[in-house]
Amino acid sequence: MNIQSKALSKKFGSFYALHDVNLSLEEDKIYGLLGKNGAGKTTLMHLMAGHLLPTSGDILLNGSSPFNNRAITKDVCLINESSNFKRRLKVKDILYIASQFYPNWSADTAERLLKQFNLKPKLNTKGLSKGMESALGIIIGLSSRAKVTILDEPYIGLDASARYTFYDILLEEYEAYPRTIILSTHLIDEVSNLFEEVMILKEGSLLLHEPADELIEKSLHISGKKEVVDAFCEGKHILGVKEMMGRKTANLFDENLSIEEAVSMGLEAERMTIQDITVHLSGSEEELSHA
Ligand SMILES: Nc1ncnc2c1ncn2[C@@H]1O[C@H](COP(=O)(O)OP(=O)(O)OP(=O)(O)O)[C@@H](O)[C@H]1O
Repeated sequence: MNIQSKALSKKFGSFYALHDVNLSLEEDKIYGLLGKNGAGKTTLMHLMAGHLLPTSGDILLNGSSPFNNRAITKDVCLINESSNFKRRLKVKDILYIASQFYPNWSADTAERLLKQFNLKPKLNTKGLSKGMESALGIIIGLSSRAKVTILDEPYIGLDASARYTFYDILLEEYEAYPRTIILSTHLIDEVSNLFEEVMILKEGSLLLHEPADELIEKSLHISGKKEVVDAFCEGKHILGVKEMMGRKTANLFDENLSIEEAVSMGLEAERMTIQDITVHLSGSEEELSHA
């Protein structure tokens, strides 16, 4: 299922949570949706899932608006950190309800994941810990096999080992049953190797949308003698610099930045991580001067 937004804006009162976002997502890819707190990620995900109406512009899934549109929303599963399952229901009841909602539901996957996350089907959801609640959300998200699966920081409360289990299963499930996956996270380093494309929001606007490998290729972290770094940086897009005792480091983001060229000038050079790129691109000028 493809997703397109055209001049998409969402206002809460007079405040633009999203402003004029134009996006085009192909089906069956894993997208990372990144940005600082309050950048608009959750708002965009709720619009994609048809939980909110745009203030202006359009959000279209396979050409149709998802709002109040069961023909589309049956194929969209949004799991967020506050998926509140704490009602008088057992884990197995919640899974039964989800299985009725999603036509591609896989009972086998749900059963396997319950074991992997060590979640007992008879547990009452009222008593779930934060991590168990996240595990239940992840189980629903992946077992739904929804054509569009949207995961908004679904790991809150999960320990590191359970998070890595989640990433492994996500990839396994995606390879076996491709779907469009949109994952929002602040733990970018942990998961960025899964992203095929990256979207970064800043203050409600789309800063960039690029294939992950091309994004990394545009970045360069260099260090060396101050004069050499300065000469290399001349005319380039600098994301941040640091200086100490005659040595300087700089983060650059531009087209055609070659590691070899920097090394041939006597500099140390490496690509930046997607996490570093996101932090530097979405920071304010003031924050960057300290980066
Ligand atoms: N229902 C609402 N009413 C008023 N303001 C809202 C509402 N929902 C979101 N906002 C505001 O819109 C902006 C974007 O919020 P959103 O939750 O989309 O950001 P986010 O990128 O998901 O942030 P985080 O990483 O902290 O989850 C924030 O300033 C938030 O306070």
